[in-house]
Amino acid sequence: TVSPDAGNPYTGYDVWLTPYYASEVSSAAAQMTDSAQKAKALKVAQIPTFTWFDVVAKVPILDTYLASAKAQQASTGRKTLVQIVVYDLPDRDCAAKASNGEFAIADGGLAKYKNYIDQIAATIKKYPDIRVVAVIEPDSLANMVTNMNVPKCAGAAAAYKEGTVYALKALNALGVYMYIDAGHAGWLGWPANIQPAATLYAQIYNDAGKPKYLRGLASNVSNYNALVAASPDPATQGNANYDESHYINAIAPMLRSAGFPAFFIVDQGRSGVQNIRPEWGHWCNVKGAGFGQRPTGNTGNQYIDQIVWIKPGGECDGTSNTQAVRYDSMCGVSSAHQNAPEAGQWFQAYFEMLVKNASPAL
Ligand SMILES: O=[N+]([O-])c1ccc(O[C@@H]2O[C@H](CO)[C@@H](O[C@@H]3O[C@H](CO)[C@@H](O[C@@H]4O[C@H](CO)[C@@H](O)[C@H](O)[C@H]4O)[C@H](O)[C@H]3O)[C@H](O)[C@H]2O)cc1
Ligand SMILES: [Mg+2]
Repeated sequence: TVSPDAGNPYTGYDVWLTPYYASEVSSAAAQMTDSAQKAKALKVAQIPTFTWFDVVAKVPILDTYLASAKAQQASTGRKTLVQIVVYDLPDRDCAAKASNGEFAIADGGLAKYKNYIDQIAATIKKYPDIRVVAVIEPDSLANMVTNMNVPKCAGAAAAYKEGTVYALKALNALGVYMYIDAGHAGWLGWPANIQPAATLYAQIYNDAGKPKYLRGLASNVSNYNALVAASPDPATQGNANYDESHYINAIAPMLRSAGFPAFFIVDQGRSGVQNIRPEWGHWCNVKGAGFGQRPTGNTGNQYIDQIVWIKPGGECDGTSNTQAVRYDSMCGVSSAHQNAPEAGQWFQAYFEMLVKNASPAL
């Protein structure tokens, strides 16, 4: 049976604009000399993105964000929601290096993760009248589908699942609308991966007790795929699910037959330009990318609640410094923009490229 879910969280809500990204963009625009590009850049400061809680030290800022959203809701009289990313599992990013996190399983990382979740929950609990939409743990379960041959991923499997279920239950109790990360068409959309993926996500849904507020899955987080591609990118050769809409339309029925009535949000923040990489597996600071279609509830797809910008364009995917501890060779491939700072840090040249290549144009 399909349990009644809580519905599309975006319907009837304004999306709160995080000042964190707006200030990054404003200072980026201040560095730009071309007046036309500068003007375009400033428009990005008005586009809502998700705030990533990638270290536990950032959690207190959530309190100020929810207070700000509460003030906005009071002054506008319009219901307002805040978008966050929960992203701090121990042994994080187990198949790569660029986004390795602060917690290690071997060093009490799972307990530290539960405390991180408890801190987020305690903060959200203080603002019962502000809606929160949370993307849960980019890349983690997707790695459980395709990378159990990677020792660090195999070793992290139990902690990833226990940590995820813990987060789902804690946040569901507060009415936080959640979308678990589901990789993208070029990851779990492949024929060999899509059914195992559906099986895993449905298992997690059941293990978490079919949470009412677990609305579904988030796709294309920090990737570059089109929602609807005009024609298949050559890199997608062999995969009928050559864009996010094909991937979602294919996996949604599989999830339902496994008892998970999942809906979706899709990251389009860096999807403005296609055919920019020789291999679909290239994910790090891909050159030629552009800001994609703007966030909207007008998705054109029955399974998609909202088109969103989850990865804030301009924040780096990973360092290109081969001497760095977190250097991942994928950030050195032909498609990867060089002179890249550490993951999450501001990458000015890349931001200016995204502005220039934006489609629709800014
Ligand atoms: O035609 N065939 O016969 C055939 C046979 C086998 C095939 O195998 C598939 O090939 C795919 C690549 O095409 C692989 O997908 C890549 O997997 C990587 C992780 O391993 C992902 O990387 C993550 O990306 C995140 C951002 O998205 C980063 O945040 C994160 O740090 C980073 O780790 C890439 O996106 C994703 O594109 C599949 O696993 C693999 O099963 C494919 C075809
Ligand atoms: Mg990443």
